[in-house]
Amino acid sequence: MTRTAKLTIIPPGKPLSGRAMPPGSKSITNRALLLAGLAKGTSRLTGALKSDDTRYMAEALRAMGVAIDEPDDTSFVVTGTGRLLPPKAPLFLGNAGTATRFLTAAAALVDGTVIVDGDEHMRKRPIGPLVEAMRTLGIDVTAETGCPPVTVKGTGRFQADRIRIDGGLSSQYVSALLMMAAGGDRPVDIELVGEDIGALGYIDLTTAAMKAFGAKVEKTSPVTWRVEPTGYRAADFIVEPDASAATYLWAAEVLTGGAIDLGVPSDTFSQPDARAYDIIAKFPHLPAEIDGSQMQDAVPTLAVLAAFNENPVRFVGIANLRVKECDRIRALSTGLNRIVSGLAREEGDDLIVQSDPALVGRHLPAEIDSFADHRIAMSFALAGLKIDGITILDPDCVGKTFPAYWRTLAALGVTYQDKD
Ligand SMILES: O=C(O)C1=C[C@@H](OP(=O)(O)O)[C@@H](O)[C@H](O)C1
Ligand SMILES: C=C(OP(=O)(O)O)C(=O)O
Repeated sequence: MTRTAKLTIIPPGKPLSGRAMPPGSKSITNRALLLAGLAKGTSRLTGALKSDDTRYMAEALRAMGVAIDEPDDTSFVVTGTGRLLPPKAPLFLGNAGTATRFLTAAAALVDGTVIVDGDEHMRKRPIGPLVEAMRTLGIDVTAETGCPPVTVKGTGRFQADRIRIDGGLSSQYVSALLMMAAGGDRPVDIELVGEDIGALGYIDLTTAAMKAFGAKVEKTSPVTWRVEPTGYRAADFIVEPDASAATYLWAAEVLTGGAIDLGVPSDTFSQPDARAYDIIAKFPHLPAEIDGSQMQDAVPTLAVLAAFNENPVRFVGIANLRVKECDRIRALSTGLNRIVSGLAREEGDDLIVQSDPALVGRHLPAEIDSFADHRIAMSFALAGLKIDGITILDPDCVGKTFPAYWRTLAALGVTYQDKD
């Protein structure tokens, strides 16, 4: 299928109102797929996300002997044997951070060699701390560049019972180790060290999913979890809608003064990004400083919204946005400055958005580089709701987590001009 090169958003000129459902949660779908794949028996996942990231996870599990049926657009039926088999070829996981980190650790449970690889972006995303932590359990794992590809020679056995891990660059390392540990041969304590971890809420998502698939995991200190070697039990599992995807719809609602019914109340999400709702609801009086550390994937949404705010906003606690799908701090400052020079600046790892409510209704032609990052494309589309001339390059990159994004906005009344 040919990719659309550019999409220009026509400002709707009216409040966006109606029903618009976010898709299933990427984070929860990829946890549930892995845990179901590690379990013995058949699990049914409903409300799940079907997108690039979850397809990579499902394909990798199939390559390791897991049977996965897809009876409809939001379900996976996963049948595992309780053991993953060595795949015949390297696992290619695109730029899916969750799939890459989770499967690197899970590969230690395979009896044989697994090579975990991704695209050119993933090959720049650090995985060294996870590799080092796995080595302390005696696992044979190498990543020459500190990024994928990673080679894991697993046995399913560990030689120690304690891992110390610095989750400062990515909480996914911690989640990956926790999920791996229940499949091992002894209880393991996993302890966080170093800087405060971003988005502790993702660890809670992990332990909740593990428990749903029969694992025993207990928090024994504010920074330590003990995981028992229970393995996993097949389960029927409902995936909640994606909170990060919801942020675009919440922002579209406040920016246009509309009423968008997501079909799910903001306070029922268990994902960290749902915290962004209370901040978005304050628009056009967003706080002068927003700490993005516990809702990182919502920062692009909030930063574009901040451009239309009454006062400037400084985003702090966002250093690890530099090692996401792209350097998101740079991508945001570049895109905002392309709309109006001086609209944003970087100070170290903080992002300051200058904000200018008078942007509304102006004709400011700007081509926004998505940097192959779904969240950059989706958040700058919000600017196009209020400014005439916003063109998103590589709009298909939204397929990573929200393939129906452009259709969802269209159903609310947004129109586009395709340009190739
Ligand atoms: O555990 C998860 O599902 C995720 C954790 C976060 O990444 P980091 O832990 O790398 O910050 C988040 O940005 C990502 O989209 C999903
Ligand atoms: C950072 C993200 O994804 P991942 O790390 O799973 O690739 C994201 O979806 O914003």
